[in-house]
Formats: sequence, structure tokens, C-alpha cells
Amino acid sequence: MANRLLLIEQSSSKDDSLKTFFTQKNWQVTTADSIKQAASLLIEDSFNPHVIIADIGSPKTSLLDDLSELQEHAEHSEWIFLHQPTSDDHQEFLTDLAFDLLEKPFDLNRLNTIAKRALRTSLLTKVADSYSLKEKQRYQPESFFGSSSKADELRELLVQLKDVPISALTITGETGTGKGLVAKIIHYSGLRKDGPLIELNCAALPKDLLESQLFGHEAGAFTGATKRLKGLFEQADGGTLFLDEIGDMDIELQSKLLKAIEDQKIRRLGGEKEIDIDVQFITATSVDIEEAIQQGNFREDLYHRISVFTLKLPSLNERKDDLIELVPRIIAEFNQKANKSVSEITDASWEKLLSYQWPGNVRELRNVLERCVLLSNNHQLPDQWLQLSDNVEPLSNQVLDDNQLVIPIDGTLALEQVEKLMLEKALEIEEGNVTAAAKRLQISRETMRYRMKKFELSNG
Ligand SMILES: Nc1ncnc2c1ncn2[C@@H]1O[C@H](COP(=O)(O)OP(=O)(O)OP(=O)(O)O)[C@@H](O)[C@H]1O
Repeated sequence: MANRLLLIEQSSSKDDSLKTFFTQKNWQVTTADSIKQAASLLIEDSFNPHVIIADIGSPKTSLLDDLSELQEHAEHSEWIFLHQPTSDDHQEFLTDLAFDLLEKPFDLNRLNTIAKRALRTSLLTKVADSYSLKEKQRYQPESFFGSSSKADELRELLVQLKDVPISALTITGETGTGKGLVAKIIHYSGLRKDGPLIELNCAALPKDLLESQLFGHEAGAFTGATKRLKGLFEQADGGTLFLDEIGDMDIELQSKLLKAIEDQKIRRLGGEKEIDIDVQFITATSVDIEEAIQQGNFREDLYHRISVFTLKLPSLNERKDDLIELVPRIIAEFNQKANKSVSEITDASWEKLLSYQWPGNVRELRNVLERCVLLSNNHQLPDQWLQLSDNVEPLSNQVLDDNQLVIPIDGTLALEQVEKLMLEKALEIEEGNVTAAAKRLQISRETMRYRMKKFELSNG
């Protein structure tokens, strides 16, 4: 597939050097000698280049307006502007429009490097868009499985919410009950399905990092902020921001979040300008927020703002009737993924599935069934791999010496998580000495390094 490049050069400045250069670099180059001609190619001829390099000389406001309008017709193209020195305002405007800018005179090799990067981004955006189409089909109210009355009620609510403009909504429920799934259903079946869905787990980041990820920052806002960063509020513009584990957000940041939700405006860290945002907020929590308010860890005003709509997801233990639908569906999914053919569940296995409490809810059910399907060697779900027990002693009650690690084989941990825990423990015991940790796990140092990289573990 040829990499398509549109080269816009004003007729006065035109020579063929750029065209020749990029043709030699195997681009399929099309040229236009004005924005008007480019518009005709992009709009009337539906030409769809990967990259557009536009020489815009000293940009005037009217030209910037034309460019910004034209961009809407070049959905998957990345723009690179070549320009003469210009005012700060224009420079800022161009930065927002462009993949990158180069002030003239510029180094041709640098332009080549930028064009290659822009090509990769353009190709990625295309893949992301087709992925998003699949997501829309995948996440509809009927994707929340279950035949119990509680599951029915929830699906009905999700259908009603499809046409309602929601500014904020909270999903509560124990871990693994499907909060993330429901957030996706609300986004992909709702009015904002064509906008982005941005997800962030508030428990995963320390306060300062969380703040700069959400609000973004200007270059130089703090040590290490070398470049301007658009935050997640801005990235979610026109779509949905899903904040998981909101109960873990620092209280100071909570007031900034409240202001952003109410005003639909934010200011980047170190920035002067207020930026309008148009974002639907979905928050989720598995902790009891009312209790957190009592303890002074959660702002009551934020709670009222985000809980205008609240969806409480039932635990699997409260809706065991759903197993009859969930189990076959999940088994079918893993059969297909692993090329297995489990089609039979013995009465004894059913009994175990029904009597277990499922503290990890549907996630745990999926992990258990995945293990069973992977380890099956005939049509029957292997009973011995269910390994369900409601009598596991809580980890905190067990006395361990420093060289031991207790791993619950009750389905709450997937095999990969177990592997990661073992690596972490070995590194901890050996105080970060990779060779010694590898020896302890009876693997080579290279394998140890490879797996540490895979799980993003450091030895520091
Ligand atoms: N009713 C359901 N139908 C189909 N799949 C479900 C259902 N509930 C949960 N799942 C699946 O179970 C897994 C865990 O769900 P999810 O991640 O949405 O839970 P969660 O409540 O957000 O968990 P956590 O609080 O730990 O983040 C996902 O693979 C999800 O698709």
C-alpha cells in the first residue's frame, strides 16, 4: 500500500524539490498549489492522504480559519505546517491543528522524520476508528448478560439512558460486577457514541500525576514538564470520561474535579487560559462513598453532583440465577479463543458453581471458567480445576515467614497475576538482585529480565 502525501505549496513559492524528495522516499505524492485546490481534492474528490504537508508562509487569520475548516474533511490525515516566523497567538493555533510545525528554513531530514511519524499516527488512527466501530456493536445494553430480574431491570435502565443527555452518572458495586462494562455500554450505546471514551483508574496514580493527567499542563509548568500536554478532560471532549475508583481520589483534587464538572471548563497546570470542555462524566466506585463522606475522605458536594444518576450493580451472589446464562456464554467465548470444545457440565460441577459465594463476581467467574476450558481435554468442564472453596482462610490471618507467598487458587487471581506476584516476591527477598531472584525461581537471568519487562517490574 502506497503512503499517500498531499503537498500544498503556494504557487509563488513552488519548486519541485519537496515533491522529488518525497517521491524518492517512496511516497505517492499529490500536489496542490492553494488551500482552495486542496479543499477540492479532499472534499469533492474524497482524496484521503495519510499526511498533508502545507507550506503556509506567514499565516493570516483567514487562512487559519480555512485550514481549521478543511481539517474536518481530512479525518485520518496528519498535518505538518511549514511556516515563516509568526505571532505567539498564531503559533498556538497552529500547534493545536497540526501534528507538527516547522519554521522555515528547515532541515529536510527533520521533515522526513516528522512525516514518517505522522504516517504511523495516521495509520493508527484508522485502526482505532475501525476498532471503535466494533466497540459500538459490542457494547449495547444486551451485552450485560443475565436472566435474573435484577439483570433485566439494569438492562431496561440502560435502554432508557441511551437517549438521555447525561452530565454525570455513578456506578457502584463490588469488584468484578461489571462497572467498567456498564460504563462502556452507556458510552457506546448513548448519544456520545461517536466521541471518545477515555478511562482512568484514580487509584492507580499518585495525586500530582493524576492531576496533571486530568488537567494537562503547559511546557515548564513544573520540573519535567518539557512539552505541553493535553489532559484527559480535553481528550474526552465531545465524549465520555470514565473515572474508575473515584472514592480513592485525593480530597483536594475532588474540589477541582467538581469545578470542572460544573463549569465544563478547565485550566491546564501552569496555564492562563480557560478551555471549554464538553464531557460526560461516568464515575465508578467499589467503596462505600457515604461512609467515606462521614470520615471526611470524600466531598459531599461532589458526591451529590456525580450521583444524579446512580446505578447499583448487584453482586453475583445476589443473582445466582444468572449463572445459567453467564456460564455457557463465557465457556463458549473461551472455547472459541482456545479452540476447545467444552459442552458439558456435570451436576457436581453445577452444584459447586451455584453454592460458591463469588467474592470476585463475574471477573472471578470468568477466570475460573477460563482456567477450566484451557485445561480441558474433552467435552466436559474439568471439575478438578474449579477449585472453589468458601472456606479459604483470609490471607491476613495467616502467619508467613518472609520467604513464603500465599496464593489463593480460588479464581480471584489469573495465572499471569500469580507469575507477577512470584517475581515481585523473589525480587523483594533478594533486595532487587536480579540474578539471585532468578536463581530462587529456577529460571535464567535472561528469562527473569524478559518477564520483569513484561510485567513492568523494576528491581529498585
Ligand atoms: N453482566 C455481565 N455480562 C457479561 N460480562 C460481564 C458482566 N458483568 C461483568 N462482566 C465481565 O466481567 C469482567 C469484569 O467486569 P468489570 O471490569 O466491568 O468489573 P468492575 O466492576 O469494573 O470491576 P473493578 O471494580 O474491579 O474495576 C469483564 O470482563 C466484564 O466484561
